[in-house]
Amino acid sequence: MTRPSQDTGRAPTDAETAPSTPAPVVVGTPGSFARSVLDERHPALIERVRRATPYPPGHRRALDALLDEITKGTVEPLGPAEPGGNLWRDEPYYGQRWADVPFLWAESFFYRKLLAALRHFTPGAWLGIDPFAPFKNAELAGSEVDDELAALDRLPHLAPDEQDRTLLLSSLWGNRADLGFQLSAGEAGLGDRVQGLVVDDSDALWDILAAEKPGEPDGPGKVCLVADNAGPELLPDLVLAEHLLATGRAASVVLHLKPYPYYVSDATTTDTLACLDRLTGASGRAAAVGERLRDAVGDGRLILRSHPFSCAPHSYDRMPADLREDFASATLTVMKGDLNYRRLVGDRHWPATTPFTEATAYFPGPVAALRTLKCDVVTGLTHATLAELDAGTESWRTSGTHALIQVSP
Ligand SMILES: O=P(O)(O)OC[C@H]1O[C@](O)(CO)[C@@H](O)[C@@H]1O
Repeated sequence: MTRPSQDTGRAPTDAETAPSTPAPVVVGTPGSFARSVLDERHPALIERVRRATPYPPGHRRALDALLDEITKGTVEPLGPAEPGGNLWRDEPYYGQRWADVPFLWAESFFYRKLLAALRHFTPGAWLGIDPFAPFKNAELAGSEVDDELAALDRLPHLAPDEQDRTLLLSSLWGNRADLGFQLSAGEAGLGDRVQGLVVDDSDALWDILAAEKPGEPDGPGKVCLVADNAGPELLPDLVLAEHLLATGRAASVVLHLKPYPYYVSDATTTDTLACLDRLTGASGRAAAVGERLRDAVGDGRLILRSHPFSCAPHSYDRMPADLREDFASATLTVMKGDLNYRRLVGDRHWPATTPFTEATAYFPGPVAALRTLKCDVVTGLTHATLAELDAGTESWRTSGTHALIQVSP
């Protein structure tokens, strides 16, 4: 029922009743970041995928058709025989130009169509094959990972609060390990990390996770860690999870993974098991951490969960009841990475000084975002920080050189 305004007795206008949420980011015109993802990143990715695996002619033709559609055509639904295609049947964007649909939806649907082209869900020889596995495997085997794992041996020499900070920052900056993003960076590689964070709520994060809290005799609770990329990001996420368990900050950790390959390097259960192998196959402290993580999976303190909504083209404000319940019952939910950030605050044109707590007010429990900045969306900046960033390098929002830790308690 429309209530009359208290001041005037008239019915409020749409603008007065509308929530103060800004418009969603659409793919838009050439020159925008979103458009560059569709025009440049996705075609380049199709080419990389095609070269990485010897796909048969039918698969290759399907890749050609997808490339044609995203560059010249309109959004076409999945084929009628596509397994699971019913989940996408009622979307409102079919027949529209890719440029005219919401960015978050367009990216998600692109990845779903890529998997359909490669028969990922179709019973047969290619069922379940991860088209991104060659890239993920190469990255996980790399010598940079050796160095990161060896660095764990230095951890015990640090004071406890420095250990906390080191592992938190390692998980945060691990978010640069995103193969889709690296495709755009090209041969120039990733720019140097900027010292300092654009927002650093890490004290609030540790307060929420404090092992012993007055008035809470039940001890530590559950932490939900919503993973982002596999390999060099997931490894420090797992090390952080083990640290939370070992230091009594968490009785259990629920690691939310993707149920199927997504956004090039997003972590699945297969990727998690590969990381555990990489840890236990190392030496020193990394191997010991790997063994403890294996034990934690075995005794139910580290729970691997892959909810279908993790690959949905929607913000978390539309999450289903069972996922909401999981987050609601956690001491803290930690959202890793850029895409989770977009889905957490909503992929919208937020003024950058909108409080993070306001954009995430719907979230059912305490939530933290650990993210390097790789898209236009950001909230929670002070006016001074925003002015300073805008006065500096043009691409601070998208270059992955800046990072933040935000908490809504
Ligand atoms: O792996 P992340 O941190 O979620 O980043 C995903 C990347 O893909 C994008 O969604 C664009 O393709 C950006 O938001 C970001 O660069």
